[in-house]
Formats: sequence, structure tokens, C-alpha cells
Amino acid sequence: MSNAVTTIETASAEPIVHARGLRKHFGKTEVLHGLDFDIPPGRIYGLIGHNGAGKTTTLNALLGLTSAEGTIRVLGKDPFAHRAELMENVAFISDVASLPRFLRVRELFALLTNIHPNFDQQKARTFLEGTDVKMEAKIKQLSKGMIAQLHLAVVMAIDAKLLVLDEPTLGLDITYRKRFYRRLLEDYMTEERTLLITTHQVDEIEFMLSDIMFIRDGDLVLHMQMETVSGKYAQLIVGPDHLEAARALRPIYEETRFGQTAMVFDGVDRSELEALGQVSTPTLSDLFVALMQRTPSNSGAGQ
Ligand SMILES: Nc1ncnc2c1ncn2[C@@H]1O[C@H](COP(=O)(O)OP(=O)(O)OP(=O)(O)O)[C@@H](O)[C@H]1O
Repeated sequence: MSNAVTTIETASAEPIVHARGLRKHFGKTEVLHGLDFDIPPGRIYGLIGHNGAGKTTTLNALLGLTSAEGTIRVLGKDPFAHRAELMENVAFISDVASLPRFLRVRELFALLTNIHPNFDQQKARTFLEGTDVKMEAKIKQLSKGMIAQLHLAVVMAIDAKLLVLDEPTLGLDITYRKRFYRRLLEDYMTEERTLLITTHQVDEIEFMLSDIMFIRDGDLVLHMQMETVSGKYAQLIVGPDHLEAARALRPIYEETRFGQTAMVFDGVDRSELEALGQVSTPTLSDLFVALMQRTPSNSGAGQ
């Protein structure tokens, strides 16, 4: 595919993640088509895309869990070649990652203390004090929400430079999800740490993201800082009287909602739009829908 990725350059600091020409084949099917991106330190990145777009494959390549073509450096290292070394400074939660179910929480912490140089057991215990997870509980007896909290406690007790979260709140109720993100933001994030997160519930993480990457069918179609979204994109709610004038400004997306039309524009002056209706910055989910449906003929992995 020949989608031009919209990239707004970020800080010039040595990137935490550096990817050039990142490709992945499963058999003869190419599912990542040559991604180029850098993730600078101290940022909170959202990697967003439809089912099957390539998010998990990208994260797995960055974590050295799968081989890939192209150049990948995480904290300056090739993750596939130096996975064990890298994991001292990288923490990871995925919906499929499992904790050893036969252990008690206390035993898990003892195990981690032995195997992970940057795991601080006291921090993990302190974190759990505010939850329903008890040190003597068996992991197999915990509910999904408790397991997520235990995961978070483990991750927050690891002094990592990069934290990768792949759908970390899948299956959790809204209260747990909100608590999860709030604690992550308040108790873990610092300027020295970088967070890369994927989720389908983009509205729930929008408040905490500093940067977004949209991936569609194995291509990066947008990469920008959240604070620059409002300078580039605008949403207009327009009534029937101004519909044609608005269309003349070439919206990238149009949708009818309750008898009104919502349009998304790229690079159109807000003062022009304000004469036609109500203007706002699109939410992340509005922007996602607008950009992902722009050229439906391009859909289909492995092109
Ligand atoms: N082990 C595998 N073997 C073959 N194909 C795979 C394998 N893993 C992933 N794929 C394919 O690669 C593509 C990208 O999958 P991936 O899991 O990265 O998507 P995703 O964006 O994380 O999706 P979701 O949001 O559904 O988790 C899909 O077409 C998927 O079917």
C-alpha cells in the first residue's frame, strides 16, 4: 500500500524505541509492511488500530518475542538478539500473559525477587495494600480484576524504562479499568519512563496519552503528538443550510448523527469552519473512525 504516514516529529532525545522498515511475514503473508517510527523517552504512546491491524505483532517485535525484518532498537539494543538483557529495563503486560496460577502471591513475589534484578518486593506489597489481593491468596483463586491488580503491582514494582501494555484491561469492568489507568499515571509514570499501550477502548486512555500512532492493515497511517491534533484536525457539526458549503472544504469524513451532519477536516482553517457550524477538536475515537474509513478499498492485510 502507498499510504503516506502523517508524522509530526517529536523530541530529539535518543529514542527509547527506534524502528525502520519493520516488516513481518507469517508464511507468505506480510502483516507489517515496513513501519518507521521513533518513541522518545518520557512519552505515553497509544498504538491504535482495528482487530488484526498488527498492534500485537508490532509490540512482540519490539519485545523480542518474534523475529522481524528491518532495524529495531529498544534502549539501543536489538530486542530479538538481546531479549534477556533488555527485559531488565522493560516491563510488559498483555491479555495473554499469565502469572503462575499454582503460586500464592507471596511466593510469586519471592520468585520475582530472585529472577528480576529490578523488582522491588516492598513496592509491590505496598501497592497491594490498597486492593483486595492478599499476600496469602492463591493466584488461581483471584478474580480477573484482582489478577489485573496483581499484574499492575508487579509491573509497578519493576524499575523499568519502558512499559508495554497490550490490552491490559481486557475483561475488566469500567471501575477497575479507570483505577488501573489512574494508578499507572499517578504512581508509576515519570519523565524517565516511557509507556506504550494498545487498547480498543481509546476514549478511556485519551486523557493520558502524549502521542498516538494509528496502524491500519500493517501500515502506520498517523503518528503525532496529542497536542498537535487540534492544530491539524477539526470536527464540524453542520446543519442542512451550510452542508454544501462545508462539503466544498473537502472533509475527510462525514457522518449523519440525529439529523445533523458531523464532518472531520484535515488542515482547514477553523475560522472558515466556524462560519458554518459548531467546531471542536475530534476525540480520538472520532479521528480513528475518520482516518480508518477514509480509503476502505485499501483494507486487507498482506497486500
Ligand atoms: N502466529 C501467527 N500466525 C499467522 N498469522 C498471524 C499470527 N499472529 C498474528 N497473525 C496475523 O497477523 C495480523 C496482525 O495480527 P495482530 O495480532 O498483530 O493484530 P492486532 O492489531 O493486535 O489485533 P487485535 O486488536 O485483534 O488483537 C492478523 O492478520 C493476524 O491474523
